[in-house]
Amino acid sequence: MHRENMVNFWKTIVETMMDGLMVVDADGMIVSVNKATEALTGYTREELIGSPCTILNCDNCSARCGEDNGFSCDLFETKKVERRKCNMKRKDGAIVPIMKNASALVSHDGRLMGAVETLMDLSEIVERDRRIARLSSILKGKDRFQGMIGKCRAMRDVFDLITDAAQSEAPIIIHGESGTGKELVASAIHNLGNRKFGPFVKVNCAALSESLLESELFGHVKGAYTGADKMRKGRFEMAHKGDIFLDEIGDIPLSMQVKILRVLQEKEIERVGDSVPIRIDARIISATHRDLTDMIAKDLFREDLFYRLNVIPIRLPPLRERMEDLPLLVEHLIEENRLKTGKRIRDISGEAMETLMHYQWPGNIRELINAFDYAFVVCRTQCIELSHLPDTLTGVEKILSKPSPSTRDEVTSVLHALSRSGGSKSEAAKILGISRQALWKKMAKLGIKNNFHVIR
Ligand SMILES: Nc1ncnc2c1ncn2[C@@H]1O[C@H](COP(=O)(O)OP(=O)(O)OP(=O)(O)O)[C@@H](O)[C@H]1O
Repeated sequence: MHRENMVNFWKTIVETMMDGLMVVDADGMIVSVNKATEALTGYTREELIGSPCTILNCDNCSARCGEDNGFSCDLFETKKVERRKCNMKRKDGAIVPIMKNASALVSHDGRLMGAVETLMDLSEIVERDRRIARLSSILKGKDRFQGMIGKCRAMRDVFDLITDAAQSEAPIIIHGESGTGKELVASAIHNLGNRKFGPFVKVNCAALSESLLESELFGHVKGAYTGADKMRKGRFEMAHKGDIFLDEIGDIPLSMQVKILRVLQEKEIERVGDSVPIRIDARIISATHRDLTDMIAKDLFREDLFYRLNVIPIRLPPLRERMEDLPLLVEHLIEENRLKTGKRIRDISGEAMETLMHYQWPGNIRELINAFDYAFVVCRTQCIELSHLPDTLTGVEKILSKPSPSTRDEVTSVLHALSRSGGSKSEAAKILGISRQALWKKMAKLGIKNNFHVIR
């Protein structure tokens, strides 16, 4: 075929393609686009050519044009980007989900000349996925969503917000008291989002000391400190292409807050003991039971970090604010425990149900789950009665076989703290004003098991 004809055929093919096609030079400047790119971005060819590729504001794209640092883009390091999903901002401000494939263009003598990218519009697919998620939650029953039970207005709003937030790359923060289901929400966001095939890495920020938290999050190099006998990747690196869930973010010390702020701003980390920046591609989902605005007022939490994390806030209501869901949760817990234990318990008495409805549930759903675990241990009939509920709910004392009064007081106070904390040992230890280790020792001494049934 004649060479000139070939060139013309290629031009026709490029202009007929449904996907956007864009060529950039080694500085990230757009040098050529096809018709579909104009339709997809809302910019004309003249507006695009000569502009930096960052004009498209792709949220999952690491291309940057720094005034002083020049242009940088991970594509030029990896030479290839495959099936990268991101949200692009059109000229009219509308956000369009797209999928990018790109290859670096390298000359025969190895010089980097630029890159060619295809941009595929995913709007229809994303909309269809959302519809499927909504329909499947309707089919499974309006009162269940990704392992969460609830049919009150507030919970249905939360389920809708989770569905929409999951599609975004922006940081998400889940606010809610202990035991309200923050971790369940975080994993639902991961499972419904574009990063579901990537890792879901969880870090409990409250459980680690400052220095451990730093090396846990950022990793360390060999010899970074005594005992660091080999290099270790941090959780941010492990979450590459996935989501990182920073639980109890309100409990991190101020010095660590600065470091996390830097990750959000720069999308880079440095391993402890090293100064080589490592690019991070992980969406941040955080959660806290603390009132961060109050902590900001007390100079305990950085305001700039708060605004970076609080882009999509999700507030989980405490159980006492959604008591209309309690019968549904009770029904579910009876069914679940019946299958788990093989006991023939099928019902709960009116009196016991009344007690549950009047209780304040400081430990929320976790405390409710614990109450039913307890009831299933002590109940020997087919119906859970008031006497089968834990003391903290009924205000009745029924504990050890002939314990001394002081032991009995100790057991009561430990059980009370555990019940208030919904089973969380660190919270219970705080309530009692003792360390977590001291609480474990006390529980062992008094015969209180991890799930706080008395075993004497
Ligand atoms: N809506 C719900 N329906 C059914 N089970 C739930 C619901 N919400 C939470 N749970 C259950 O309650 C327990 C506590 O949930 P989860 O650990 O997600 O709470 P949390 O808010 O992260 O608690 P904490 O702040 O103490 O870590 C889990 O066993 C979870 O499966």
